[in-house]
Amino acid sequence: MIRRLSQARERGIPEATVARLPLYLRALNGMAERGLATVSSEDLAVAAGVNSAKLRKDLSHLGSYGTRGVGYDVEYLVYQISRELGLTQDWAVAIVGVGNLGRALANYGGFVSRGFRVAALLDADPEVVGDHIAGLNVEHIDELEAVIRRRGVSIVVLATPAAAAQQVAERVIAVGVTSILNFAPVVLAVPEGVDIRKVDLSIELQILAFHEQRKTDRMTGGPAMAEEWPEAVDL
Ligand SMILES: NC(=O)c1ccc[n+]([C@@H]2O[C@H](COP(=O)([O-])OP(=O)(O)OC[C@H]3O[C@@H](n4cnc5c(N)ncnc54)[C@H](O)[C@@H]3O)[C@@H](O)[C@H]2O)c1
Repeated sequence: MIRRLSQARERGIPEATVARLPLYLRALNGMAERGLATVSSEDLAVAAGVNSAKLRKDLSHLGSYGTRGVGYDVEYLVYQISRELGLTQDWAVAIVGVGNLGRALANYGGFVSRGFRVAALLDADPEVVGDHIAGLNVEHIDELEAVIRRRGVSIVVLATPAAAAQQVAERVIAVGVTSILNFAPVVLAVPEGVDIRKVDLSIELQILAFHEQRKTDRMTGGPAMAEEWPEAVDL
């Protein structure tokens, strides 16, 4: 059975809040590991890199307001956020495209502790099919639909070349998957109701390069100084 993610959306929690919940969760998990029982909104905001008014508003959507003078109960907040994100259940993930990136993702142990189980690896290359990676055999892409159904895959990670991504996406959507994490450098056309998250490290690097250039220009008095470039977009 394929299960749907995103309880948060169904409960009307803003998408921007949903995007920040994993930041709070990561900070809280670190605090729980250090044995912290409670945390103030200010300390949690600093640890998550968010402003504290925004954090309080975000957590109020979960019905969590903390206790005046005490703050939030770390363990309970971990539970509340995990439940909201659907992480209190186990999600089966399939990785399609088992090249450099797909292999690295398959070997990454951190997914399991966060509630994501890599349940299938699929590739089109007969040289790759049959490889044993992280306890799984790579299966042929022809088996895609059957594997998704059999293992109850809810999330598909696309790590194929760009040219193959749209076609793979259409196949997984046709079999009922509505959550795709796309690493391929292509914009996927998908029907309404399908959630696509895109990871593109080169875009992140380009944004850093932009800021780096502005810092350098500021030091040298170059052309990108904010005062001399009033119409500059503030990222
Ligand atoms: N988002 C990012 O930050 C980021 C970073 C690195 C790579 N990438 C992208 O991720 C993708 C994978 O990169 P890589 O370095 O692992 O490439 P790679 O060539 O090593 O691996 C791609 C794999 O996909 C398989 N494949 C090709 N067509 C397929 C299909 N129709 N069905 C299933 N498998 C198929 C190939 O056999 C190969 O094993 C590329 O699109 C690359 O541009 C993105």
